Amino acid sequence: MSQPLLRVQEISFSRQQRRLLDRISFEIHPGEIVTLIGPNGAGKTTLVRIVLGLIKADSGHCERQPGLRIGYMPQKLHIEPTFPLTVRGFLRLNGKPQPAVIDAVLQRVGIDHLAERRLQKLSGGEMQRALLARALLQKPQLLVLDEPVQGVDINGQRELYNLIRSLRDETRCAVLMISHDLHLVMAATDNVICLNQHICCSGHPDHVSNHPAYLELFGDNQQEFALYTHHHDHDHSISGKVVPCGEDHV
Ligand SMILES: Nc1ncnc2c1ncn2[C@@H]1O[C@H](COP(=O)(O)OP(=O)(O)OP(=O)(O)O)[C@@H](O)[C@H]1O
Repeated sequence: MSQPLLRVQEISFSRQQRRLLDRISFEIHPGEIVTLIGPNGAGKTTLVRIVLGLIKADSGHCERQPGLRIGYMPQKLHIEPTFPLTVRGFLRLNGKPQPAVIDAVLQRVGIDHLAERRLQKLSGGEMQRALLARALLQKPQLLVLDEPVQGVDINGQRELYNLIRSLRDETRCAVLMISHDLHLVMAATDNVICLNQHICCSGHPDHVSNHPAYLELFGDNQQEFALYTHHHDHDHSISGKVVPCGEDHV
């Protein structure tokens, strides 16, 4: 197997006497799509921020391949409603790329016709594509996407996941993304990491099952969706603490 682009080893992170991440380890290899799933507050964004080098883990290591180019698509971008910024202007903020480069990247994400549109006028899906375009300008070896389909309707979500996968196929960049959407993600990912402060389970989505512990985390309404198998030897209390199977969960 190729050398990993990113190797996360035994990372832990606490704030205000609360353990937000507990001994997290995983690797991402070139061309691999890895999806982080987990309930609200599970630590997904915190983990991504550590991977990006925006915050430092209390312990453990995050090794990036030297010179690794990362393109980051944040969960959302706050723009003042009256701030006069077009899509093109937004993409020029980062390193002033040539107009032809901007045109090519906008075309690739399917919003070249919106280059002169004000950012505030974009729909949810168009905004996500503008954010993706900005991430692609880095010519990333690793694309990090924090809930890339947020605010996008179901058809748009499918299209965006397809776009992400075809970008991966074309450029062989690796992708690390956070998602809440289980059924669409399952088709679009190579590896899933289920996080709830610690890694509850991880695996290839081919290993599909309706594991009771997984359903406990995500709810019965996900039962119809494709899930993956894992060996789960513990339960979670309401506060997210790990408890042995069968114990009182409060
Ligand atoms: N700097 C901080 N200080 C204290 N608590 C924090 C800090 N950063 C994050 N948290 C808490 O850590 C927990 C994990 O937050 P995080 O944003 O990583 O979760 P998440 O899995 O991305 O959640 P969501 O799915 O809701 O976006 C939350 O309870 C959050 O309030």
